[in-house]
Amino acid sequence: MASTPTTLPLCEKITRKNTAQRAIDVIILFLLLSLLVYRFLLLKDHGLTWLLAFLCESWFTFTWVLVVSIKWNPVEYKTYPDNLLPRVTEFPSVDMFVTTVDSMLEPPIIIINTVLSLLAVDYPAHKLACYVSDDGCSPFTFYSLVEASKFAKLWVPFCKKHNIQIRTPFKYFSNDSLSFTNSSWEFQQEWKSIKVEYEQLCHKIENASQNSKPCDFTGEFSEFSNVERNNHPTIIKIISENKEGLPDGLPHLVYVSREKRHRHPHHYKAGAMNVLARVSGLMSNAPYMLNVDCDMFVNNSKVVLQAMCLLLGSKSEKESAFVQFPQKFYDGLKDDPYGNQLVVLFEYMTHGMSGIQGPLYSGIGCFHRRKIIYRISPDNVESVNGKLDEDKVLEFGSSKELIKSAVNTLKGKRDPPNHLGDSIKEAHQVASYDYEYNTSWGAKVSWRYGSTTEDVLTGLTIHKRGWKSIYCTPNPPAFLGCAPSGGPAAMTQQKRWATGLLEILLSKNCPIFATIFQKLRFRQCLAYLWLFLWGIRSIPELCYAILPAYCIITNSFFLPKVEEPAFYVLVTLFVIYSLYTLSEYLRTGQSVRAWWNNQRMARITTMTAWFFGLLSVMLKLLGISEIVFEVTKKDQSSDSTNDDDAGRFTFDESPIFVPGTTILLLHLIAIVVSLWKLMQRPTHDVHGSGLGEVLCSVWLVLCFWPFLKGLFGKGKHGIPISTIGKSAALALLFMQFCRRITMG
Ligand SMILES: O=c1ccn([C@@H]2O[C@H](COP(=O)(O)OP(=O)(O)O[C@H]3O[C@H](CO)[C@@H](O)[C@H](O)[C@H]3O)[C@@H](O)[C@H]2O)c(=O)[nH]1
Ligand SMILES: [Mn+2]
Repeated sequence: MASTPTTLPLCEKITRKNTAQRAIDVIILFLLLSLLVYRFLLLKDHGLTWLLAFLCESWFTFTWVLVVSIKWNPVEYKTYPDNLLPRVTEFPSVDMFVTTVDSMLEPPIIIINTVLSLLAVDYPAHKLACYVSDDGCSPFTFYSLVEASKFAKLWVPFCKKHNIQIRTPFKYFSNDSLSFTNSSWEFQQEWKSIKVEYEQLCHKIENASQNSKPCDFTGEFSEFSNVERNNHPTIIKIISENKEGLPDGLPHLVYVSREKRHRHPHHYKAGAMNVLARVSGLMSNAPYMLNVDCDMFVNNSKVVLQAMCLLLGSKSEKESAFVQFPQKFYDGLKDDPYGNQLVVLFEYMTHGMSGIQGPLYSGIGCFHRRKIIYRISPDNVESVNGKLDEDKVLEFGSSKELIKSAVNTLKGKRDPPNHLGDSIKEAHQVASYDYEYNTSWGAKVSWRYGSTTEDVLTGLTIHKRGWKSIYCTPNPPAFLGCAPSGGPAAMTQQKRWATGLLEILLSKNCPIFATIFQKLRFRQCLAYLWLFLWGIRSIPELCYAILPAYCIITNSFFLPKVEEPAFYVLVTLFVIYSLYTLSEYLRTGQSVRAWWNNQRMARITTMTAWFFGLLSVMLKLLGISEIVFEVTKKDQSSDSTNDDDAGRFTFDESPIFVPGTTILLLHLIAIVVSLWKLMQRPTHDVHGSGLGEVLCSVWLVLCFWPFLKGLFGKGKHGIPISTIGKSAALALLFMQFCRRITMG
């Protein structure tokens, strides 16, 4: 797969063997279908509950078909970065983007650790530029970056000289297992002095954050006086520049806070990414772009080389529009209590997609080709030479310099070397709030607007033009970030995802159109559908979860009786599915507990967060409310992992916890009713609810166990009384409804 026959291979595509998994997938599908046939044949003899169960199970079967298709032929890539090293003179440049928005939710100490890890990657420094977008326009963030860049002058050479693996200082210095037994005296001295420097840096940042302002607003800071978060001019600061082009110097570091004005849409992260694309287009215009969230640090110092193996080493550019690394997390809570570490999802689903058209773009840890982000299609990569028509160029807005750089990008030409400062005036222009008016930014070019999951949308627009993408999973993992560590934050994140994904499904970017009219492959479309339907899935799940309680309370049934063979189809299905998912957790090195936590969180998330995602899209469609991007809080402290209560579910006043609490109350009532019935009439009633319904109720109570504990918990571990009140009211209303039905 080398680009020329004389060079060594850079990467290799390996098809994973998955015969056993396919077999089980098909067995599960077969069981689901037989259940549907059984339901269908008896549809006439039963009432509404039977029909509802049939519809829900049809939906579950449909979802399973999507899953089987996604996982059918998984593919992996192996990379050989060492084979790339002899070609060092050909290495292309890379612009690296970091986004931040709120110095409270995203503390500067986290941001600078990410930036330091990027500055220290193993790659010629003069080919790298790091741009930090600060949507919070915070002088603290800027101050911290300035201080960090001073520290970088010590840190980066230290890492490279001693080939340090972890290039994020907080992580490196928190490593207790570090021993000096085999290290030289010189190294030990250096280590100590760098550690002291890092501690001083932390102190400075800490002190600054305790003052109401980090500095006197003079000198470099004068532009920050009188700024309001959402109303301020553009601020662009070149914090450090590798003017001499030294390969072992430091990469450029640029701070960008785009202009914001009240009542002008700024499109959240996608807007920030587009400003970064333009500003970097003027300053360094690298053909490749890497982007990370402010909490996602580099954990594998060879990450750029890894990506280049795939970008330069794939058969043709068409195969590798972008290279996506998995989202992995550091200091994650033990056994994944919130089910948001996504290990199994990335391992099986994303490797599956790799065998179709490639992984989705998941917002971070992704290397893009700039020309593809600028909307070139695989068919006119060659023909673009020479005839770049006016229209295309006008799409980029009024900046002549930017158009020139975009033309160079599209033609694959290198820009003449430039001092960053030369383009600073133009950079201010392209970062202004009105630059995008009447251009294609966000609509046809670059990161797309209109969804809170701008990442998946942007990736889809690339796949639908016929490009493929590559998933890269090096060891050690390339990037590590923070997973939300609390009920409210985890739910908000899931809600945002469900909202954004559904927004795409219901827009003109729907993948079904893309398959019919464009070049999205059919099975890739199914993969996108699986994801985009998250919000809608909440409806059949909620419905199916209410059915057992309803049947028990009204003494009816929706599941086959123990005497019927169909009962055993259900039991087998349940057992096989549980063992199958369990094996996925064990194979990815996780515990049984983690499996259980994820099973239970899957139910909770679907019925609460995803349901709210669906509601917010509905409200948007009805024009009642706008969707906002709610930023996830990032914590760095690893102390929480030692805390006994760390994994215990936390709650807040948010209405998002109402449906979960209601479901729990309903099933508690249902269990009490069943016990009562058992005492009243121990004899078997063929028309009433049976064992199946009771088992379902018990199962749901187990799934909502964190909520049950929440009913009695205190403080953040307790469900607020107002939420319990609302849920109890809903549950009573439901009981009333059931009584009406039974009384006819
Ligand atoms: O107005 C905004 C809002 C957000 N951000 C940045 O966007 C990033 C993503 O926000 P975060 O709250 O960390 O999102 P996650 O919960 O991590 O969500 C994931 O899903 C998002 C889409 O919903 C993607 O954008 C993210 O990259 C991906 O990590 C962060 O760096 C923010 O600083 C901005 O720059 N400007
Ligand atoms: Mn994030």
